[in-house]
Order: sequence, then structure tokens, then C-alpha cells
Amino acid sequence: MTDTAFWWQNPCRMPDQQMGQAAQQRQQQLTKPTGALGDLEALAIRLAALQAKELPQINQPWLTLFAGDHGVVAEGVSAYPQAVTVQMLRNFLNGGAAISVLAKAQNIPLEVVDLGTVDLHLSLPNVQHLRLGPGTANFVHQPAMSVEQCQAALQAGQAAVQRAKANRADLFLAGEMGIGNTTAATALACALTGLAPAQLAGPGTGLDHSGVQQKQAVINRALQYHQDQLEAPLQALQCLGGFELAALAGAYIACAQMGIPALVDGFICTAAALCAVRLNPECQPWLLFAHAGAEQGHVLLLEQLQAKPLLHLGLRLGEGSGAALAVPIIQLACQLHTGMATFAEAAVADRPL
Ligand SMILES: O=C(O)c1ccc[n+]([C@@H]2O[C@H](COP(=O)([O-])O)[C@@H](O)[C@H]2O)c1
Ligand SMILES: Cc1cc2nc[nH]c2cc1C
Repeated sequence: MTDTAFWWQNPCRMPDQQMGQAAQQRQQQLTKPTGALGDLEALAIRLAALQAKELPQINQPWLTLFAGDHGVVAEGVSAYPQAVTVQMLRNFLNGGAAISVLAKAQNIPLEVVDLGTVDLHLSLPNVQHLRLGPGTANFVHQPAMSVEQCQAALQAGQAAVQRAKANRADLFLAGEMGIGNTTAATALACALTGLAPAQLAGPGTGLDHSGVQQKQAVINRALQYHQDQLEAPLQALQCLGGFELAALAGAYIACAQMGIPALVDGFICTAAALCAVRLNPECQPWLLFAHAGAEQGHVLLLEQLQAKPLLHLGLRLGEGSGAALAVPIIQLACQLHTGMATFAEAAVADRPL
């Protein structure tokens, strides 16, 4: 198989620059001092280009939560036990998790995809099960995923976007759940950027200082062990990533190919977004970044992507929670763009003294 045979290398939709320009002209005519709506102006203009509509709107957000377990937790890299991944899957479905509340409050459909958690035999109702294994392998000693697992996980992301599209979604939110996944996200991000674990590794669910140092040492060992395999982003993902990280990357690329803007959540999602951009640079314009979180590496990765996140709330939860919190702002940016009167319509003087 040649490289170009991979679906994720297929072209993405191109944003409609003319519609972006029309939206920009409209912003200049709305009854406010030039630039007074700050980042909301650029957001509406971007969405106009992505939706190829001068007056963009977001009516049907959709959220897929990808879950997976991580062999690297055997190295003591998380403050919580691995069993929490599956326990939280139940909580998502029972409505008790933060994301359950945020999605319900906004009528956002929430689907949960279990890509491979420790309890292979457990089948939860209302969870899409695509079990690729009982979690990834411990990537300190071997690749986290086989080539086949990595490809299947990427494809699971694409399949989620296909379901979203079939349900007429116009904004794709992705979330993740997986004890240990900040270690995988950090290792992957180090491989993709050349930044050091000391710069990118943080407490995750709540490691103390010595725990973070241990996590950095584990990541350093893994980077050394896989050093000859980390040149290409696909191999870095296979060696150091996780099922949900690969699914997220696949989903982001699929969004760009299918013309659905994607809203990126926290540190893990941002690492997956970086991987998606390395796998297919054309997907970048379709990625909207919801927030800059508390995990120190998150801000550095956003800088690598030249992303301007909407919110700064000190979040470090994951689950798609930051993305869900940003939805009303995005919707209101569109409504302001559409509903405000122009200077001419409102008979307001359109220039400063
Ligand atoms: O999204 C974030 O920025 C974020 C930051 C820290 C932790 N998390 C969540 O916490 C879990 C991973 O943390 P850890 O410490 O087990 O690697 C995983 O389920 C993530 O959803 C998420
Ligand atoms: C309780 C809990 C909830 C989470 N949600 C996402 N990651 C999480 C990690 C823990 C530990």
C-alpha cells in the first residue's frame, strides 16, 4: 500500500475565502466600534468561510466521547486507578458526569465510544463498543498499538463523524476519557514537536511534584526506546498514542474532509489535533480551539498550532467539557453577526470623530 492510499491523506474541504471576505465586510458595518467584539468577530468570519455562508449558524452540535485504557499506567503515571475509566463510562450514561450535565443542558447528543478498556467482557448499554484490545500496551517496552489497531482507531474517529453528519451535525465536539492518557498525549506531543517531557508533562488528574517527575522519566524512557520510529506522525501515534487519541485525530481529519467544523477540547484533544495536522495539514482551518486549560503543556501545544482558544477557565477535566462550555459563545458569535443592525439600517454614524 502506498502512503496516499490512507483515507486520512485525502484532501480536506477548502474554506470559502469569498464568503469569509463578505462576512468580514459585514462585521465592519455592524453597529459597534471597529473590532469591539474582539475574537467573536474573527470566529463568525471563520465560520462563514467554513460553512460557505455569509450568515453562519450552529444549530446542531454533536459530541462523541472516545474512551480507552492505557498500558503505561503500570508505571504509576496517574493519580487515579485504571478502573475509573470504565466507572466513568457508566457515569456518563447515567447523567452524573460533568459532560453529561453540560450536554443535557444544551440538548447536545452525546455518544460514548469504548475503543478498548480493561474489562473486555463488560458491555454497557448505549455505548458503542469497538474493542481493539484491553487497553494499549505499555509503551515503555513496546508500541502502544499494532499498526492494525492504530488504523482501526483512526477509522473509529471517521465513523463517529459519519454518524454526526447523518444526524445533520454542524459542529463536532470530541471528548475523551482514559486514565493515563495525559502521559500518552505528552509522549506523542514530545515526539511531534521536539519539546521535552519536562516542558509538557503536568499533574493530569492530580500527581504531586514527585509524581510528575516520575511521569517525565517514564516518557523520556519511552521516547528513547522508540527513537528510531518517531519521524513519521503515524508511527509516533502508533508507538506512543492511545486508542482514543488516534480516534480523535481521525475524527478531526474526517471533519475537515466532510466540511464540519470541529471544536477541540483540552490537553489530550489538542495533542490529537496536532497529530491530525501533521497527518493532514489541510485539516487545520477546520479546528476551533475551545479553551486553554490548567495542564502546562496545553498552552504550549496551542502555541505550536498558533491557536487562539476561546476560554481560559483553568479546566483540567477532559470529557469534552471545555468544548461543551464554548458552544454557547460560538452560537452567540453567529447570532451577533446575523442579528445586529448595520450602521445604515440603524441610522447610526459609522465613523469616529
Ligand atoms: O483535557 C485536559 O486538559 C485534561 C487534563 C488532565 C486530565 N484530564 C482527564 O484525566 C484523565 C487523564 O489523566 P491522567 O492523570 O490519568 O493521565 C483523562 O480521563 C482525561 O480526560 C484531562
Ligand atoms: C473522576 C474522574 C473523572 C474524569 N473525567 C475525565 N477524566 C477523569 C478522571 C477522573 C479520576
